[in-house]
Amino acid sequence: MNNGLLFNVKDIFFSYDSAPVIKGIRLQLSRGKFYGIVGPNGCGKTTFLDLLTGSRTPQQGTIEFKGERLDSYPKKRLAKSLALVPQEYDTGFGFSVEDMVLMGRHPHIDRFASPGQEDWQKVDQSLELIGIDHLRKRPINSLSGGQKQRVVVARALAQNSEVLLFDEATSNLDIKYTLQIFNLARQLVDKEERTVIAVIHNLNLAAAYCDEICFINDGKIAACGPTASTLTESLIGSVFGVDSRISWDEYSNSHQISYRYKG
Ligand SMILES: Nc1ncnc2c1ncn2[C@@H]1O[C@H](COP(=O)(O)OP(=O)(O)OP(=O)(O)O)[C@@H](O)[C@H]1O
Repeated sequence: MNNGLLFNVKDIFFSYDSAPVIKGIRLQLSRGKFYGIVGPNGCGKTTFLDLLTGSRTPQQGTIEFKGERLDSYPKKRLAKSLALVPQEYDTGFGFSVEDMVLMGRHPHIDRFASPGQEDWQKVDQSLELIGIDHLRKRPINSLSGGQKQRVVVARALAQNSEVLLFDEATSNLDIKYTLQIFNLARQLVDKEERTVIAVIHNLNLAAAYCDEICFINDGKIAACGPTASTLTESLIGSVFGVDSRISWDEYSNSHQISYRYKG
């Protein structure tokens, strides 16, 4: 089929109303890579992830997933393949943590059937991996913002999909749990050849963890490619409007950026 090609995004345009938000994106994303999607507030990152998951459909252009058009892909098959950690999540009313994580198994459970042993195993594994097993019986609405976000990440892990899409999945987490999630994602890519596509505001995290970085600016791809060659001071300046210096950092074993506000 496609030597590792997962998403083939062909000249897509999308608008919510009359003003276009996605203005002609052409992009190919391959299996077994960690992609960072970066760009200024309101440039279209969440909209782009929604288009990749098929929850929105471009008005022009097409997206293919593994060689088939996304808009004709059977929804259940798609849900087995793609797990999203959204930027905003409805934690529902009266659900416990384990109910919420079990929702990640829904694509794998037949209609009218009950969850089986494998489903509960995946729930247990995900709770343990994220380190929230002790919270499993707690009502989700009684948790802190960061705890809720970790539950939503655990739900995505329980889905056991080949692609994980993170929309600022660590925005409420302290530095330890942020690194935990990024390390976990990196391991899924390295050991299981899964694919991670993550919207990330912190460019230093993107520099430390991503194989490739795609800059979106005003609904278009400003640049996309291997992290080391794509992340440049001039691109950061033109896309974000700040001054920066990039240097090699031995401690994190990655390029890291310092910034200056340009008033
Ligand atoms: N449901 C909606 N209806 C109308 N306009 C929308 C809707 N959702 C987003 N927009 C607009 O589309 C544009 C892109 O929004 P989007 O959420 O994709 O940006 P983003 O890059 O993810 O931003 P951020 O970094 O702030 O999360 C913005 O101008 C936003 O106001």
